[in-house]
Amino acid sequence: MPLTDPSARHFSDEEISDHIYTMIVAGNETSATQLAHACLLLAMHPEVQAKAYEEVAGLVFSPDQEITIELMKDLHYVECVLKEAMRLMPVAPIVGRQNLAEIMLDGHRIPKGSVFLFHFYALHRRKDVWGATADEFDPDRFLGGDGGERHPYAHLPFSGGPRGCIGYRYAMMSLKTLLAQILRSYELTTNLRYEDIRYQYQISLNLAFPHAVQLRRRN
Ligand code: HEM
Repeated sequence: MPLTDPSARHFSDEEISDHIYTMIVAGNETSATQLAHACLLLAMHPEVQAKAYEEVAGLVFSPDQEITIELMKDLHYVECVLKEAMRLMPVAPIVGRQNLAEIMLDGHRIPKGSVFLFHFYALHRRKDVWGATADEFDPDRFLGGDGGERHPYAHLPFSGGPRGCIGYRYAMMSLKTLLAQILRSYELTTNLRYEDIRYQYQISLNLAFPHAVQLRRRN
């Protein structure tokens, strides 16, 4: 097909291969680990899992039913579960930036070219932002939408601004689909306790031990 925009050009094979590689690297381990974190948190909190299961069971009638975009929009509580899992256990807990020009920040002069690390894990647990229960797993806090009173940058699992995650809509859709399918077919249990969670930082936020979650098939 001819290109209509004169400034447009075809990608070279190398560029296409680089983009595919970026999508695979940026999109796979992140989504898989974030889903595993969400499953572990649900296994540790059976009352939350029961509420999420109720929503899924009420919407999805047969195991073979396709999960469509319309159906996904009704998975409100499952979405809250994912947002809360991303708040407490953000798979990308720290990102780096470098300022292109000198800036003043909180009365401090920051010279051009400084490197910043933004600590989303710490931001997501600030009690002045999330309240006294900031360390607890409570998806209900997202029931009112993305925060209401909260600052729009209080919840940054996908970072923000022009270099935030390019795949966040796709990631949310795939995680919702997978979590709904898991919940529909299995009950999740674990012997691990929430207060015993320990992390290992490997650029992404991993557990210091395996995600020991048992799956029991539902009838
Ligand atoms: C739960 C899943 C995911 C999480 C938590 C996540 C998180 C993030 C974060 C925090 C960044 C910003 C990094 C930075 O500021 O330095 C980022 C960037 C990026 N993500 Fe994701 N991501 C996820 C899934 C995906 C998926 C599914 C794709 C692609 C299909 C993707 C593609 C990208 C790309 C290409 C960038 C770089 C954007 C740029 O530099 O302009 N991510 N992601």
